[in-house]
Amino acid sequence: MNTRQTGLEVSRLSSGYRRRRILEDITLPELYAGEVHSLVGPNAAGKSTLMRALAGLQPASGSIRLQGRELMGRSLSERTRLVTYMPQSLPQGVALSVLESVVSALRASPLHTTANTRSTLEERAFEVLARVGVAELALESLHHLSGGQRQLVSLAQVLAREPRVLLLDEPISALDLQHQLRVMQLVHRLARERHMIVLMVLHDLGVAARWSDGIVMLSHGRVAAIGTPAEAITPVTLAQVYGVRARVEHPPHDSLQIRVDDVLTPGDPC
Ligand SMILES: Nc1ncnc2c1ncn2[C@@H]1O[C@H](COP(=O)(O)OP(=O)(O)OP(=O)(O)O)[C@@H](O)[C@H]1O
Repeated sequence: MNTRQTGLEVSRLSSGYRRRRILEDITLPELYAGEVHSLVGPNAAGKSTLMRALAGLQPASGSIRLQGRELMGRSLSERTRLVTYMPQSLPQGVALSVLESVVSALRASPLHTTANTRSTLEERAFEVLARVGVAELALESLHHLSGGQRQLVSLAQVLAREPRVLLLDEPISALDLQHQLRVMQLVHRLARERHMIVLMVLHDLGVAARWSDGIVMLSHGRVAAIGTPAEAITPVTLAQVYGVRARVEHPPHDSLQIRVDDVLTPGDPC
């Protein structure tokens, strides 16, 4: 498969709320199928706004092309079949069991046909829950889950849709260390196996550097740095974008080691 023809191209994307512009002219290098990119940046930089704009959940101008086809102007239902967004928190008040919620997600998958019986869908839903490591929660009500369990079930729901583009907004923020690692391994493996384009918002730059092919660093609604983890995460970008003095080491055969030493005050050299 030539993954070089299956990318997501974002150019001159702007978006905001009412009259307040948040994203200014975002242009990204093509994000290729099978690759994982992380979207990083300080609080309020516009990361979630960008994810929502890519998913078609937020008014935007500019161009978003998937496999050469323009997504802007298409219906939301058409876009959500191709691009699936996992928000930071699951909507509250959904009175479904975990299994039913994943079955509903499977029904929304582009691969779903009416020939799929209820038992086939349930079997498939169990498989997805097992891959995420929460099969034992299948019969629980969504209301009764802990924050971390909700995050894992939310991940199972988006994976069940088998999207071409998977947008994950802080997918490990509520997870313990073991589940963080499991989720990162799973996302990485699925991107490779299913040729998905994955973009995830992460605050932990060490995790982002370890698990990403590329990094997009946003600051005040603009792209501040972009490239491989080593290109995008440097003492200079950390000083300019995050306002911290930091060291970035490149141990052989390992991912970047980032050590934040101090908060910079105005006038400090970068
Ligand atoms: N629904 C909304 N209506 C108006 N302004 C909003 C809305 N959602 C976000 N904003 C504003 O847009 C800006 C960017 O917010 P966004 O949530 O995209 O940032 P973020 O980078 O994801 O932040 P964080 O890391 O804190 O989650 C912020 O100034 C925020 O106040």
